[in-house]
Amino acid sequence: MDALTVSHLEKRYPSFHLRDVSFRVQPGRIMGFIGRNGAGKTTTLKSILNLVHPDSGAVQFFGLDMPAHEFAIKQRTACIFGAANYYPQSALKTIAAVYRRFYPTWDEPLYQSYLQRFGLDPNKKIRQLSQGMSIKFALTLALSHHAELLILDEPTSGLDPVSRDELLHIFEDIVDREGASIFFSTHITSDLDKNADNITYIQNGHIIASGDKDAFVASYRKVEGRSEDLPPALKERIIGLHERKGEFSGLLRAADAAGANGLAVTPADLESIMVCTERG
Ligand SMILES: Nc1ncnc2c1ncn2[C@@H]1O[C@H](COP(=O)(O)OP(=O)(O)OP(=O)(O)O)[C@@H](O)[C@H]1O
Repeated sequence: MDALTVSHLEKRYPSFHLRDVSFRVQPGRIMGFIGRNGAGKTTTLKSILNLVHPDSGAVQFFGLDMPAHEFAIKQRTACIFGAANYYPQSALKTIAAVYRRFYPTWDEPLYQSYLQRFGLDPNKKIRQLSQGMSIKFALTLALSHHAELLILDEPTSGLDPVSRDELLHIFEDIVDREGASIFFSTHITSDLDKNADNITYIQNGHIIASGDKDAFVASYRKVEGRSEDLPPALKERIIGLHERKGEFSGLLRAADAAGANGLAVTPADLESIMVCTERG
């Protein structure tokens, strides 16, 4: 059974329309959610969680309909939208004492181990935390109740490279050890190159790809060379063509790469796919 199934979700704001959003997050998988600023990632995540009310569409967590089973779903799910900057005057231990009461599956030794791992002092107040530390505290809370699905909006932004790497290892550990699923948005595509199994790509409120990451990346090639060597028929097929000083670069669908004889054709990565796709 899918951890999350989203079908034909619609949400309309005066100047933005989330259109026919459908995708699924399979159990035990890490799904990355990518798209430009304003593409609709946060709106999608909030609509799924009923934090904003979608206009239409269906959302199921663990086979249970949302919002009919909202309470049961949220006990089995952990969400993070940015840093834990609520109640700035409260100590971390006070926030945790309130938070843990909502989750029968709260695991105090696990919570203590994450506090230690992230170097967080439970006696500190929220306002005394740096941006990165307050994200780590939000993660500590989210990771301590054995959630079956983690929904995280840009969890790695604001973390230093070492902490980011550590968090990605924690993600892998949770998925491998507990069979949980993780659905997280990010602009740091190299994080997804490292450990996402699946990818969902949203552009201007519409999902343009959702599925296996390796297959998605393998369906493109980077191509570059001298502009004079680029045959017109191939030029028409290049996605996100960039030309400067007689040289060009861009992206080709793998099926078109056979026609690129004499040009430098290399494997694509998520960043090059995103940049070239958005360039058009
Ligand atoms: N409450 C709201 N009322 C009106 N418009 C909104 C509201 N929330 C978001 N929007 C609009 O919806 C669009 C998508 O915003 P959203 O925050 O979902 O994008 P995003 O992909 O998460 O962007 P970013 O990567 O910058 O975080 C934007 O144009 C934004 O202005």
